[in-house]
Amino acid sequence: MRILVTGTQGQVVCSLVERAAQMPDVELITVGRPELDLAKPLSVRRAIAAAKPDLIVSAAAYTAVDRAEDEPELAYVVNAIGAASVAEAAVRIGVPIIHLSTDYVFSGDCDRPYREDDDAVPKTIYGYTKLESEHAIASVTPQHIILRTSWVYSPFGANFVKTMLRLAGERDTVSVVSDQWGNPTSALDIADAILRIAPLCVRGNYGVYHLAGTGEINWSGFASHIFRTSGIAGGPFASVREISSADYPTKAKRPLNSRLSTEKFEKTFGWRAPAWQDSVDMVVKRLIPAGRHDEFKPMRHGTGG
Ligand SMILES: NC(=O)C1=CN([C@@H]2O[C@H](COP(=O)(O)OP(=O)(O)OC[C@H]3O[C@@H](n4cnc5c(N)ncnc54)[C@H](OP(=O)(O)O)[C@@H]3O)[C@@H](O)[C@H]2O)C=CC1
Ligand SMILES: Cc1cn([C@H]2C[C@H](O)[C@@H](COP(=O)(O)OP(=O)(O)O[C@H]3O[C@@H](C)C(=O)[C@@H](O)[C@H]3O)O2)c(=O)[nH]c1=O
Ligand SMILES: [Mg+2]
Repeated sequence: MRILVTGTQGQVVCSLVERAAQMPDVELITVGRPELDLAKPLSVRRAIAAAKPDLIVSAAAYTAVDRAEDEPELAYVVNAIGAASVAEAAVRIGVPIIHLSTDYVFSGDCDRPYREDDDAVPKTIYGYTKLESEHAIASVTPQHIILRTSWVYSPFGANFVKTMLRLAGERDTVSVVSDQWGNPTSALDIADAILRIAPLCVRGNYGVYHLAGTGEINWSGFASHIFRTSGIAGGPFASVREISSADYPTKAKRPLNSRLSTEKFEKTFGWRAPAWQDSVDMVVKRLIPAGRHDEFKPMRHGTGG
């Protein structure tokens, strides 16, 4: 099976490359800028037509949550119009699409984990543009699987785990919000799930699914776990000071409840992600090979332009 993934450096893309390398029957092609630029519909159509995949994984997106509040047009063009271009290109060659979306499509006002059919009312520009990406895909092709995931981290790209390990190398105490709850999800687990459902998706099962790490936590509990594992493995350690969202002002107001119910995915595909702690441990240990902490250098967070 030939799978085209949009983007080349993203967390999910790199995780798919790593996992697909273990699967002889999967040929994975990654295409990013400049050949495939979500802001340039013609480039998307050409790149996808040239690659002739059996399935498209739409993983590239504008993911800089705060910056999106300052450049909503660009976020919209890349996420919403870009997704429509990918879906149109998929229709032209007659193949299905697996599209990544986010917990931030929800307001966070609900007091239980969100289900797929709950009302999506985003509070941020990023969340709004991702919701629009879902609508764009669904209106262009019935052959779609939309995977909403959350709080993604991995050994690749920029993410919360890397940020925390860097901060632990710089200070004794890190202040982290404790009133936003969600499901940390390893991009490597997302890759495993996508590669598992790829053959099934070609045969149907279309629709929206939630896919996230098993178990819930808030950002400060997530940080504490990262520091504990790192400290035990000989990496940087810091104490966590729990603060509220009000004490950590950001341009984009994150949902207080980001938890996703993954029941539908588990029932349909017979797969559930590992406990979030186990997956975090795996990534933290990969990031701290003895004596090498250079992976934690400050990085541009998110993408988008
Ligand atoms: N990160 C997270 O916490 C979460 C992510 N998601 C969703 O999952 C998907 C994957 O996220 P993740 O892997 O973390 O993303 P990353 O931020 O790690 O990577 C984003 C990718 O998108 C590419 N990209 C950005 N703009 C364009 C453009 N105009 N044209 C082509 N490619 C572009 C980037 O390319 P380049 O390398 O060239 O910059 C990069 O490869 C996204 O759809 C995201 O919305 C959902 C929930 C949580
Ligand atoms: C760095 C830092 C962050 N925080 C807070 C800010 C925020 O509420 C939370 C997480 O910070 P981040 O900037 O990593 O989070 P954020 O960029 O909002 O992460 C989101 O990215 C997009 C792409 C998604 O789709 C979401 O699922 C989610 O993963 O932690 C602290 O409290 N202290 C800190 O030192
Ligand atoms: Mg961020």
